[in-house]
Amino acid sequence: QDAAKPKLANVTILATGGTIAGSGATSTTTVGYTAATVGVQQLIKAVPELANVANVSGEQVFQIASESMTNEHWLTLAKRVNVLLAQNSVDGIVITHGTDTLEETAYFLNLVVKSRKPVVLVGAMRPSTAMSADGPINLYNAVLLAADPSAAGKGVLVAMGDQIHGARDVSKTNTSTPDAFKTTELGMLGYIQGSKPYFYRVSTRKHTVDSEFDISNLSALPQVDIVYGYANMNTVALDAFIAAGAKGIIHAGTGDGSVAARVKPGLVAARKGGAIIVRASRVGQGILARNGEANDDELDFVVADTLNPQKARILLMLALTKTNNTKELQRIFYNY
Ligand SMILES: NC(=O)C[C@H](N)C(=O)O
Repeated sequence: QDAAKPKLANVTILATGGTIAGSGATSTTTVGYTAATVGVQQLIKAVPELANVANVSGEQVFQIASESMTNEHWLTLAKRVNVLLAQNSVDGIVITHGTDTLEETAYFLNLVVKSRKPVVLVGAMRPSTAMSADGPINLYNAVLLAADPSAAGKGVLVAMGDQIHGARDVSKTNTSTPDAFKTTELGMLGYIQGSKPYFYRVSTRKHTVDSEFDISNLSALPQVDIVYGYANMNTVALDAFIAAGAKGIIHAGTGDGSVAARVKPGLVAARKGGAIIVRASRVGQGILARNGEANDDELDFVVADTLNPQKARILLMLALTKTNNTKELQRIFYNY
């Protein structure tokens, strides 16, 4: 070893499956491939350049397509991340993940990781066998980001397509193109160029070491479900979720979280029955105004602020482990 060279950071790659670990029949197979077939050691072996930016070790945590991710997977993964980051020998973590629910896992970890050390999620839109597969360069970028001190204390990060995104605000915005990950209006945090991360902004919202949520003693999360708003909306899904024991409902309403006249009585009844109702929007951008499209004070509803429905579900599940008080829950939605 060259004594003049700075010591490389120790980065652990936790592999969970997804298209980054997928394989197809031919080099032009970019749909209809099988996700989660390639193991973590193979992923590492495919990118020998990783050795230039970090001392990398790998662990296979799961091997699934991310549409099959569950609350239990999240609890297992988060506990493993916290155990590893508490060790002096681990400087950062990269999680390889399917892209479908990558933004959800990233936001969950953003709320429950108890460390300032970098945690970076990464996926791929093309399977490992495809021409111009995006997995190897994305993995390389994620590892160099997790190894870089500038990535510390910024919350959980997502490295996709030479860009750095924050867990709270990033979304998958395209079904299949390699540039699917965007932080549309609030903006990505930075770029990775020439093997270096460049940060330009950070989120103002609480995360990681400033978060009040602790999953270390949890083996399950409260049931929270999402009902989707649309013209001619059917009330059956809401009733079924409540009957199945939902403790919270995210109403992914139209526009500014508006509630159809035919749906409102069901939401009011669900709230009276003890379930927490969070108004969110299916639109994807913008603030959901309290007492705007519904009288939230009177109905005792909570609003999701700018969180999309799938992220509002995560925050409500964690918030419900602490309180059922709607004022407290609203404070939480305005702080995370
Ligand atoms: N691009 C992908 O990773 C999609 C895949 N269905 C997954 O989320 O696991």
